[in-house]
Amino acid sequence: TTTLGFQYQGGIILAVDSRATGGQFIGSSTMKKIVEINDYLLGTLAGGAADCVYWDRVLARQCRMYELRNRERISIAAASKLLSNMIYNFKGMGLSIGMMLAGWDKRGPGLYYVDSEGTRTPGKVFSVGSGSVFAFGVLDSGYRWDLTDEQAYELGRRAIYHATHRDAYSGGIIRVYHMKSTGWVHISDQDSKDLHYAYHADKSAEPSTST
Ligand SMILES: C#CCCCC(=O)N[C@@H](Cc1ccccc1)C(=O)N[C@@H](CC(C)C)B(O)O
Repeated sequence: TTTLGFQYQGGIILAVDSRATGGQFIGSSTMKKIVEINDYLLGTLAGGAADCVYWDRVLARQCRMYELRNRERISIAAASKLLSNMIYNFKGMGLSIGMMLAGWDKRGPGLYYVDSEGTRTPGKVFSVGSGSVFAFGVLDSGYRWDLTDEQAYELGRRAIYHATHRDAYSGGIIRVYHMKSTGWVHISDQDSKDLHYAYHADKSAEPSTST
């Protein structure tokens, strides 16, 4: 898996791949690794598929219960603390979860990283998963606070693309979401194979016939 999230002048960008692996086998090429918790809260999944999907659903239920009890949406800080505290109870018992929570609340945009070791931290730029080393190479070299929306989408896409190219455990569809003050917007889903020519300047647009 390769997932990334970053804050910039236009809000927050999340970008992920869609590959799930079991050993050396590909179990899925269409995994949804950006989960829509509500209209103002998104999560990204990395690590154990069952662990991530299960605890995301528990978190989504807790967020909804909070809304019903308090008649307002939960803050990003509080949602990330709920998740962190829930999985901390299982520390050392084998959970494998590396999630980002991105949202917009009364304090404005919020981006948190939460993992099954017990880390919970706000930040401006994160990349999580086996391909994160490759994504950081592109992300850190291209990141600026004042990127335009289009430049931000392209940076997220390009960083995930290069990770899918180099990391065997990343691949499939590159999904990009944009979190704004009005909630999230799904920007694009693109097969990483379709982006190959666009990001390899030395290759022609046509599929190469040479061996
Ligand atoms: C398909 C299928 C079975 C999924 C098994 C399964 O959890 N695979 C994991 C890798 C892993 C992790 C810990 C133990 C073993 C295998 C996986 O693909 N994780 C990706 C993200 C999730 C949300 C899809 B990524 O982090 O690579």
